[in-house]
Amino acid sequence: MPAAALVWVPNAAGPTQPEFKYLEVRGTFWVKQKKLKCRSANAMATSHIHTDTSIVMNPSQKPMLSSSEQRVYDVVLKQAAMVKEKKENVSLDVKPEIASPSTIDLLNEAYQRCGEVCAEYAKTFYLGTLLMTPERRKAIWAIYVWCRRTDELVDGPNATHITPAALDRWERRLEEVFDSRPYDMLDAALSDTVSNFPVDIQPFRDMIEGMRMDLRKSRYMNFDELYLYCYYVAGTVGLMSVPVMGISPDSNARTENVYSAALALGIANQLTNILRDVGEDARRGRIYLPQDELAQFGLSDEDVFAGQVTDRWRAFMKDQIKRARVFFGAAEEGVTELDKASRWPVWASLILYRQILDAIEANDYNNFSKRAYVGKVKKFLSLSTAYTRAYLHPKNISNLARA
Ligand SMILES: CC(C)=CCC/C(C)=C/CC/C(C)=C/CC/C(C)=C/[C@@H]1[C@@H](COP(=O)(O)OP(=O)(O)O)[C@]1(C)CC/C=C(\C)CC/C=C(\C)CCC=C(C)C
Ligand SMILES: [Mn+2]
Repeated sequence: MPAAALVWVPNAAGPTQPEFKYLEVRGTFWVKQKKLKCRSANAMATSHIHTDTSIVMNPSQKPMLSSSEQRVYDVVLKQAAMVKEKKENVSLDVKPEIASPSTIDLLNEAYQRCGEVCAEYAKTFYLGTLLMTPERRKAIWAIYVWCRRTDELVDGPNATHITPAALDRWERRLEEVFDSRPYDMLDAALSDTVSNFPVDIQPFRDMIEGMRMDLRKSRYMNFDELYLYCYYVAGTVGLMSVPVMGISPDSNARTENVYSAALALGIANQLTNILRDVGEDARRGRIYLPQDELAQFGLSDEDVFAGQVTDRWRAFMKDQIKRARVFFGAAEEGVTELDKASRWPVWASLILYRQILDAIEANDYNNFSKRAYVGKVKKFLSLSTAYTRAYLHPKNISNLARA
């Protein structure tokens, strides 16, 4: 039976009653609608991964996943299958030694450059990668650089010249990377990475699709549409990274559940990004907030452009933040299943990003003109919390254990 996904149903009662109803879904089974209080939201997000309680058969046997979730979950299953297959065939996987010393030197230089880019853009994360094995660290740098370059196409200095045709060319270049015909040095590092680790091309393609979406769309009608966008630009990062970071040999978790958690971390991060940047995005004419949910709180695009923090806005924001926290909660389940050496950077990014939500609250939900950020002291404390969680906590019975 496929693992579950979480469908978010905002409370139609609107701002006066800010709780949410969740519709929890498992493949072709669906679960009764429940109304939850805030404190139980995390429990619900995680229970969807491993409990079977209150599942009822969908009489028509039609999958009840939202269209976006079903689409994304298929990618999760494909990536998980690829990892399992690699694990089973590991002893047969002998690579011919064809690289000449000069090729090896060039490749080392390429990885070195990827490390430098990573250190420049994401210092904390770069430090975390230093704890990984050299092979994994280099591979993560190469993936990081490809993601950064892809994002730069639509957000960088040349963004105004980027057309769908340019993104098509970038996708053809990606195919060449996977066919061992890299275009430049940085691509060569990624080519080497994808030949060493069981990384599927689909999440890479999907990230490019997210950039296409950004070119053609500046509104999201509902959470289903936004979920798909978040998967494209951020959930994909989780799916690309876990095959490299590795799942702990002690883990009893189902591979696809670890991938679902990785996906959840990407979604949580992107939702947080969106909530932090509402004002900045609005100044570019973009609103990455579900239109139907805005309407349920009596808000419109004009309110977002006006940028006034009203009670309606606070109520709306509280629910958006609650949802992002649900996804962080679901992601936490997976971090302990990762290879020990990979846990610290992941915990660190989870804790640091989640604190941006606290900072939005501390700014009294003014995300129009005040940037929510995590101060240096808090950042430092988070790094040590992450370290404790990653290495000093005894690993208890896995929450994602095989059914
Ligand atoms: C089991 C489990 C929980 C495993 C962990 C899986 C994992 C490593 C998940 C990573 C999640 C993550 C860091 C997602 C990135 C989210 C993100 C912020 C994406 C941004 C997209 C574009 O948005 P926008 O343009 O609105 O944002 P900016 O204003 O530009 O900031 C991105 C910027 C896309 C590009 C993404 C990257 C450059 C990050 C790539 C990162 C890696 C490959 C390494 C990830 C690993 C860790 C530990 C952070
Ligand atoms: Mn960006």
